[in-house]
This record gives sequence, C-alpha cells and structure tokens, in this order.
Amino acid sequence: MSASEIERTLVRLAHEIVEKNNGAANLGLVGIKRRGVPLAERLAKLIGAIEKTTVDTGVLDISFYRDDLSTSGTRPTVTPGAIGFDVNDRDIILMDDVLYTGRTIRAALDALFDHGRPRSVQLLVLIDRGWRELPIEAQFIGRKVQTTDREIIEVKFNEVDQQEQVLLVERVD
Ligand SMILES: O=P(O)(O)OC[C@H]1O[C@H](OP(=O)(O)OP(=O)(O)O)[C@H](O)[C@@H]1O
Ligand SMILES: O=c1cc[nH]c(=O)[nH]1
Repeated sequence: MSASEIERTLVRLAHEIVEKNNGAANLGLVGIKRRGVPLAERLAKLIGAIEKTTVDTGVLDISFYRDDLSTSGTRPTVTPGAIGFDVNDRDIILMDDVLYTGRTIRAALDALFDHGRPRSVQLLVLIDRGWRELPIEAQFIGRKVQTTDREIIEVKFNEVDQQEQVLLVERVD
C-alpha cells in the first residue's frame, strides 16, 4: 500500500467507526505500541473532524520477549503503565497495524482490563494477514491479505519509520 492508499483506507475506517458507534461520544481509541499509536492518533483526528469533537486516545505498551520453552516462540507481555484516560464505561477501540496470531491482542485485552472495565471493546487493524491461533477477530479492517508462513507484512509509518508504506516481504531465515 502506498501513502495515499493508507490515507484513503483510514478515512474509510473512520467513517465505519462513526457509523457503527452512532457517533463518537463515548469512544476512546487505544493504540498498541508501536505502530498502533500513530494509527490511533490519526483516526482520532479523522473521527474528530467528521463529528466535530475531540476523541480520547491512549497507549498500551506491549513488549515481546523470547520464550524458548514455548512452542510458539514469542509471547507478548504487557508493560504496566497508564493508558492516558479513564477506560471505565467507555467504548474502546484497540488499534494495531497487523493482526496475525492474535496473541498481541489477547495480551492487550488483559492489560486493558487491568486499567478498568470498558463498556465494550472493538478491534481495528490496518492489515489482517490471517493465521490466527486464538479466537480473535477485528471489527474494522483496512485490508485482508492472504499470506504464507514465509511472508511478513511490514507496515511503515512516518511517525515511527520516517517512511509511509505497507509491504509484503519474504522472510529471510
Ligand atoms: O497477532 P500477533 O501474532 O501477535 O502479531 C501482530 C503483532 O506483531 C507486530 O508486532 P512486532 O512483534 O512485529 O513488533 P513491532 O512491529 O512493534 O516491531 C504487529 O505490530 C502486531 O502488534
Ligand atoms: O507479518 C507480520 C506478522 C506479525 N507482525 C507484523 O508486523 N507482520
């Protein structure tokens, strides 16, 4: 995806979020570090412009570590820290760049509920590449991409990577 394709996709997703939630009054957007954070910030701006309001955004910090005893290889862990606003009774939309096994989102849900009790939680991802290992699905999807287990989706955002594109690349062993 090019920068303009990413932008058009985010505009569409902003409208889908507003439509599905009947506005933005109770919404809070929570970006999963790292590339979920610019996603949440950009969508808050887009939704704010559509609804002429401000939308709360926050950050969940999730870091990966190698677990050599685990068959899956990597396991997401949650770094404790403030989200940035009170999540109690809010309609939360978790945001991340790529949805793959679903383990990051599972950990993010645990972290979110450690911070309070949202009224609802929805999930937005820019790319759904399949290969789920858990019963987790996104309500808002930028693009579904069929991938093999030798392929990797690389999302590059200006705010993090100083470039803007989404690439499908072959894994190098
Ligand atoms: O559904 P999952 O299998 O959990 O995979 C999805 C996660 O993987 C990526 O993070 P990555 O580990 O590549 O870290 P980074 O992009 O922040 O470097 C991506 O940003 C998602 O958070
Ligand atoms: O292909 C993948 C899988 C997980 N996370 C990514 O960023 N890309």
